[in-house]
Amino acid sequence: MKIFIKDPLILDYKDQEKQFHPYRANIVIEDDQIADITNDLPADLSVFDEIIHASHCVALPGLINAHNHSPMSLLRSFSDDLRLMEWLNRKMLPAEANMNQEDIYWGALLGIAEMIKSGTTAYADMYIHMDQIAQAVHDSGIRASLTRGLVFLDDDGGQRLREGIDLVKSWSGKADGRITTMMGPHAPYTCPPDQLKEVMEIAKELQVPIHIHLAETQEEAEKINHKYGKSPTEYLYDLGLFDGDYHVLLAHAVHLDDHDIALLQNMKGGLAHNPFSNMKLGCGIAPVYSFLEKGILVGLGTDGAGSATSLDLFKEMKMASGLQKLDRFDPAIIDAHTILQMATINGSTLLQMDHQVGRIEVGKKADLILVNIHQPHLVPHHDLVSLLVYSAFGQDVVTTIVNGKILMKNRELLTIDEERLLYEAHQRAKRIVEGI
Ligand SMILES: CSC[C@H]1O[C@@H](n2cnc3c(O)ncnc32)[C@H](O)[C@@H]1O
Ligand SMILES: [Zn+2]
Repeated sequence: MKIFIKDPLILDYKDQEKQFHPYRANIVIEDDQIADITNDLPADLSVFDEIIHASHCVALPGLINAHNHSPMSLLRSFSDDLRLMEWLNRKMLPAEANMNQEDIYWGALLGIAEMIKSGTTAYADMYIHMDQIAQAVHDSGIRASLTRGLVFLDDDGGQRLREGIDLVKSWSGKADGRITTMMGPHAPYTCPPDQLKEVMEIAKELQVPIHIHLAETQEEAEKINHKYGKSPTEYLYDLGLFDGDYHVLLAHAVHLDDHDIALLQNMKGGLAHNPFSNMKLGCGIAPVYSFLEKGILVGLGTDGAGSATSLDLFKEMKMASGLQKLDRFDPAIIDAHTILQMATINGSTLLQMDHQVGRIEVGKKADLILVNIHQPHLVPHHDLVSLLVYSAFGQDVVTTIVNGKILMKNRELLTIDEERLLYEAHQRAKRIVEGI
């Protein structure tokens, strides 16, 4: 497949300046890669399978959602305005117990469809029935890092662990290399030390990263402190998770003091900040500015739509920015470039995909999006990065390309039958929550 994207404004990230710079050029995609970025028009445009006229668009690297539970899209609007533990134990877990394998497939596809339609080209997923999610990733064309969530509070922990290992062994590198995997101990409060240590050893052996929730609520911090006499971060640190042997993806990281933050300084990997989920569950404000100040990598996630309500990373960029400014009473504490970097480049490093995606450069995989900026709410164009971070939403994305394949064109999904998907989602979601 050869694609010619004509005349977009391309956002290029300059590492020394830590800034994005726009320039106008054509993008040539061949197979799965960006083959050329040029101001020349090819002599013969008929060699292209697709020509996209994009002079009214910004081309930017596809956004990367660093933390999600995709089938929870079926639980959107089912249970709101509760504290995390009540929401999880009384509502989410019973609903998940009612989900069969087909529900998981359609729930994941629902989440993936929303992500593609709002400009996300790669994401991290932690859930159950992972074969079904992997199949949805395979079928839809999105890129993903998949994790079987591991909870060790009952006799089924061993079975879950085997499923986690099977996922890594059977799906890593599949779907033309779009699928990678991690091991996923769910959280400090669901994983006692011996089991967590075992998961870490397996991750080392299988050479995959670890994806885990950390310090999401004050309640979690108190629980871990009561049980082990330490903070959730110290708990993981003492087990050796941050000693540099493991690439770790920490979701949330809200309740960390300066001592906890210092413990993360030598870690490999970093954090997925999920601002709207944290706001909606009343968890608190993650000290994102302090992490960045200490050189700790921060990407952006949504969390599942059961808490985040939507999977639109443009929304999350606004929330991430607003939370830090509010927390410090300082509008200059974090700028739009840093926020966009979190949603693109940082996400690619967190998911260990930075050798492939995260920037629009010749030789990278063609994972990019086109945002239509010729609309009343996106005019004028004094500063394109400000415009994208503060004024644009997912609905402004017109084209989404992953691995050189067009997944959405003029807002129409090309790999997913949207009407069938909406029908399946309605029917299944209704049945799943009946009686809860
Ligand atoms: C065992 S698979 C993953 C597990 O995580 C649950 N979950 C969803 N959102 C959150 C959150 O914000 N904190 C902790 N756990 C969460 C989900 O319901 C699955 O059971
Ligand atoms: Zn989560």
